[in-house]
Amino acid sequence: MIVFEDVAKRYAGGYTALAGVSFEIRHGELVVLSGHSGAGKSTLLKLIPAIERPTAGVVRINGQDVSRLPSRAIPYLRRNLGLVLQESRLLFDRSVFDNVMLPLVITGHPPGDAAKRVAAALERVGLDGRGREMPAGLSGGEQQRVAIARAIVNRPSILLADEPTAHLDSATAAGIAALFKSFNSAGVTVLVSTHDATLFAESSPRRLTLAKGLLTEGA
Ligand SMILES: Nc1ncnc2c1ncn2[C@@H]1O[C@H](COP(=O)(O)OP(=O)(O)OP(=O)(O)O)[C@@H](O)[C@H]1O
Repeated sequence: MIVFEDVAKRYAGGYTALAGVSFEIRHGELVVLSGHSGAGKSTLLKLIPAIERPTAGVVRINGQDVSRLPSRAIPYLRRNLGLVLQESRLLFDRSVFDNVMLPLVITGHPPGDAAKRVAAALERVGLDGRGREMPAGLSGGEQQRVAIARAIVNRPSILLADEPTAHLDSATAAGIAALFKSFNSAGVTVLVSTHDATLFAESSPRRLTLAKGLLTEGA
């Protein structure tokens, strides 16, 4: 469950990216976050894993107030969240397998089970057998699939994605959207931002729409 209560975010320098934003996303929902460039979508998503902190209001994730979470507790919060960004942010000097393994190394997962999880995650995103390849040899869509495998390898209950199809052609983007839908069907709560109104359109998901930092639809 994701709860925002009257959340505001003002950046240093005084720019108000979010103002008085309140909504609830229940366990197992798929929600699309819409809004023009600069509307505050990335800021809203960054408040969930405590990459950014709100200036006012409360952000609650699975019952825990993360707005004022001490820094030492943040890794535990993030274990339960999968995060996919606009650019895949892969490590280009490591194999596909090692990129997906990274979160499990960080959390000290036993190596044998970790390898199995990586293989399962790659299969889940349609990249089985591609673990030994290097990211530079993959297409943009495939690189984004690696980033998605990396985000789900810890089996998070919540998957967050910030414009995950921004640099992809429409057919590839539709494939990525289908992947998010399949995770949602498997019980994962999914919050994905996009300014592409056609993405997910046929499944008419709940939409949260931001305009200049205000929630104008979907609360
Ligand atoms: N670290 C920061 N410091 C200062 N201002 C920021 C910072 N991050 C974002 N902003 C400003 O906050 C506003 C909202 O930005 P945000 O990235 O959340 O919007 P967005 O809807 O995700 O846009 P886009 O689709 O272009 O990524 C913008 O005006 C942006 O310039």
